Amino acid sequence: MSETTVVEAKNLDLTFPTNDGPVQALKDVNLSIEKGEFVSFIGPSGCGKTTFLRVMAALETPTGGTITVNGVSPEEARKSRAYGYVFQAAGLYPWRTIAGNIKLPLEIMGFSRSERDRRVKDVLQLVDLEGFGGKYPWQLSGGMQQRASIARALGFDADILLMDEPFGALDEIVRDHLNEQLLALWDRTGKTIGFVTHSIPEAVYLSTKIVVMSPRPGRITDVIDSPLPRKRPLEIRDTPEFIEIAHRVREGLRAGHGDD
Ligand SMILES: Nc1ncnc2c1ncn2[C@@H]1O[C@H](COP(=O)(O)OP(=O)(O)OP(=O)(O)O)[C@@H](O)[C@H]1O
Repeated sequence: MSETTVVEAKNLDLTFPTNDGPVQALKDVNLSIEKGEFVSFIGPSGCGKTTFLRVMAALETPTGGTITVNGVSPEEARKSRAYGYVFQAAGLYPWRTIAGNIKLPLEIMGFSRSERDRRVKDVLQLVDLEGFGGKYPWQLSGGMQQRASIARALGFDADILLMDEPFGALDEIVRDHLNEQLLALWDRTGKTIGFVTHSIPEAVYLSTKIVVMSPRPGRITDVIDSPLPRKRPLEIRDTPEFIEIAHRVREGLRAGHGDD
């Protein structure tokens, strides 16, 4: 493990006890994530993508193996506010304005009023929502709500951003635009991002590392370190390099299905 290693998972297992017997959500997962990487997790429904993200965020406890985040346990990393979490649905409180939603975790963490205001202004600018702080969630489009939810996760300036299919419910044009914006934000802030998706083009476009997973039990079938440059216009999706990586992801997904 080097000094720049953010996540180190070794032989990670997680089995949920259920009424129908144990469900093994993760099996022998080994993965390291370096600082500043953009890592996508892709795989069919139920392969353990969300579970892995939740383990990183100390929302689930593994039943075997080890995991460190910033060199400490996920619980300790959470206490030191190492990460922000963006969920599938924006999850904004409808009775609070956008600024009010972003401020909520900051209030809980005890930031002063002036510091909260400063941070809200900064993060709204980061996600291109200046001027929308006073609006209510229902006054914003789905894509804008998702950006507000990202702003909320950025509010306490965590080094790691965990995103669970944040754009899954949006149409393709909006999604393309948000993907571009997210890459620009990642480039500007140097954050480490863990991102769950079902979309091969989204994973290839965004990531420096693509983790391909297979279901029953959730295992990693391939880890692809992307050769694409950091700065990526959307048109990069038409290049042979892009198509080749997408092909490898597809092969990995297919291989994972082989032993069904
Ligand atoms: N709290 C839980 N109790 C019991 N089983 C669970 C629990 N959470 C997840 N599982 C099971 O663990 C497996 C992995 O679930 P997980 O949500 O991580 O998959 P996923 O790859 O994120 O799926 P999706 O793409 O549909 O969101 C599934 O079989 C799921 O039913």
